[in-house]
Amino acid sequence: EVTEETERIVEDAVLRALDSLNAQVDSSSEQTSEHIIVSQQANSESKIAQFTGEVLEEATRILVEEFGMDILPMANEVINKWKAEDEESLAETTTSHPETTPSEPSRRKRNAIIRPKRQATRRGRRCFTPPTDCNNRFHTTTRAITGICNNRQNPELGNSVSPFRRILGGASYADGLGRIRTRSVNGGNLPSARLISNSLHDDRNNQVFSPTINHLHMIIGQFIAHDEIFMPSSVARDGGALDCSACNAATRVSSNCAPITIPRNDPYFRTPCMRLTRALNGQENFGVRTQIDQNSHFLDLSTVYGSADCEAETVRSFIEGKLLTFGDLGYTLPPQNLNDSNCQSFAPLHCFTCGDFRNSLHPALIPVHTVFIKEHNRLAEQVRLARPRMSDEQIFQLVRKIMIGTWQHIVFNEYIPKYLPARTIRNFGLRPLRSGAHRGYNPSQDPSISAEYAGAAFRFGHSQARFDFPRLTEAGRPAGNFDLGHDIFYADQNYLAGIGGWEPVMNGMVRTPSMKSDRYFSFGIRNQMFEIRGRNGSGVDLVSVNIQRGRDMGLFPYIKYRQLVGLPPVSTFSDLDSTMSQENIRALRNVYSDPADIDLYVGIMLEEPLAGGQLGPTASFIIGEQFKALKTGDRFFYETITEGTDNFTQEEIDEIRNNVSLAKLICTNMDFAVRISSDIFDHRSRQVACSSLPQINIEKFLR
Ligand code: HEM
Ligand SMILES: [Ca+2]
Repeated sequence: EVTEETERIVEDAVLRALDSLNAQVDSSSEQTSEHIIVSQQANSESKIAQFTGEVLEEATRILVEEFGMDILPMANEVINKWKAEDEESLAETTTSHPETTPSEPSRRKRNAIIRPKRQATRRGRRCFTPPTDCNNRFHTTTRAITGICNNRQNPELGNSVSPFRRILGGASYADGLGRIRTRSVNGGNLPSARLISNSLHDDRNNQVFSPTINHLHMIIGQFIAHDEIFMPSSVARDGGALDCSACNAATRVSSNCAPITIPRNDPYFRTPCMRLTRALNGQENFGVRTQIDQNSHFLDLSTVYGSADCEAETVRSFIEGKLLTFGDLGYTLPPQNLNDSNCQSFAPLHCFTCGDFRNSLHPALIPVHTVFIKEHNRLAEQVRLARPRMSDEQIFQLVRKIMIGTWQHIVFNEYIPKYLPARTIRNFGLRPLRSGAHRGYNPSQDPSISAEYAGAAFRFGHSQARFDFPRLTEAGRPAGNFDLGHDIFYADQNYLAGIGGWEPVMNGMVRTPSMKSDRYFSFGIRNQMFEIRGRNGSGVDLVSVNIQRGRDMGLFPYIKYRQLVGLPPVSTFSDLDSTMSQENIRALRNVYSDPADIDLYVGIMLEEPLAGGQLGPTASFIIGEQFKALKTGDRFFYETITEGTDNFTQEEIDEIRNNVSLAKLICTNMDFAVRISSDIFDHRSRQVACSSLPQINIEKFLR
């Protein structure tokens, strides 16, 4: 039971939090001359989440200072009470009982910490479906764009703009709440993320390639990441971008700045600090800082269809179920985005509009986006011809469902087995069935993306990325490279009609190796993220960002996660030798003063790969566990048949399982590829005729 006294204490803390936030300095970059690329831009819904999150964060600090941590559960009871009263008064608005509605000032305090439900609009349109009856016809037949109601008992699990899950439950912050860890367990300072990157992760321009895995595997990994995760950056009070470049930005600009110290004599950067904006805090309770995922967490092609209803509208033509494209150059591209605030190339070389905002982060993403758009439109055309009376909406939803099934099959059947060891795949039940259907949908499985997967483990793919992206003609002859570091958020490479547009880029990724997934990262990744052409050092180091991001998110140090995989506890550096080479242990000793300080990302990238896989035990576990959650916690998973949901029929599942392959998907949608690799993620693969590969038959899906 919540006493009036507790309620008053909480109200008071919220009021003081509001005052203190209003008094804080916080200026957006619009006021500075520098243009900053923000790839992780918060949408309107996330900005609302940040406001309530920050009031709660500050109020938590106030409460804890005065009453200690033990007050928090009681304070959260107050929130629950207010939420319940809120819903009651909403239900009663028709009858209107003025005496039960809280007074105006009291309502202000409540509104400040209870996030308004799904009402954000952009350009006057609704962006997020408000909560409805999850058992209605729509949620029986159709996967919502946002992912809402996928879980009927807990409709917001895994939907867009919802929190990450934490594998170990808690978080690791300096004050137990939200302040970034800066101290070693020995009391000194933790090494700066850039210092770590320089001493452990520099490949010194000696790219070591994977003997078996091609660069396409890298880009499909990124496409998976962009489907599952979009962790927005904090914004300034006025909603604009924060400029967190200065070393003192955390005090002078915003407490949401966490710039990284650059060591003197840095091999590339000449400034004393590297900018980093903290991930947006969307905590919904008194307690620990909580990062949110702005995308639908599910594997549902958010990259193609978007994660908010208004975003989904921007990619559709609303004619015959098709998606928008740009075809002025004689080949297909996604529609142009005429005002992409991040785009560095100038008109007419516009960046593009796709389901995911980061589609033009570098030029090799567009070929993948385009293949999926073309396949959608190809299938939509077949449906239209077979069923001329179907509406735009009916065609769109049917094709979208098939496309998502296709994508999930590719991820589980082709992408995962290339780098996770067979044992991990078996332990987590990730292998697609050869026949029948998956009956294991589990509504108590939380499908949400874990903070550890988003902030560390699944970023392993940054190690696979080459600095050079070789282009190849259809015959496999070199057609020039592009350089990753010069092309971050530049779209020009996709406008080279003379050499066939994006097709030579796709061909290059199929036929050339990726870098090995190890502790070494290419020059572009380590020095030139978001660099403006001609201005050396104007970008950031993605490896440093990953390390600092882990601290920002409150991930525990590496050694804590080893217990998940049953590895022995670590108290000295030499205890690491069950999973790391002597050379890597020596390298760690040079930069960390204690093994208990090793950042999760660093530890993962220095583990020896498991037999039959590309990653060590800790990363394999975190990733395997995530894909299990995305499989068994997705009511619409393509292999699943579960009561009360219009899943694929057995025949339809068989059609996908027997006839879908990434190779066929790619070569069907390229003019170039008459022949294609039989093993699509192996650059040495035998080439086979595209026409010899099975093709999905749309007739099987027309009831
Ligand atoms: C050339 C290739 C790539 C580039 C330039 C790139 C760039 C980036 C950047 C700039 C971020 C934001 C970092 C932050 O602020 O915290 C990011 C996040 C991330 N990347 Fe990559 N990436 C690439 C490839 C990949 C690959 C291959 C994978 C996985 C196999 C991957 C997985 C992730 C994940 C999981 C995140 C976190 C997403 C989020 O916070 O929203 N990336 N990447
Ligand atoms: Ca998604």
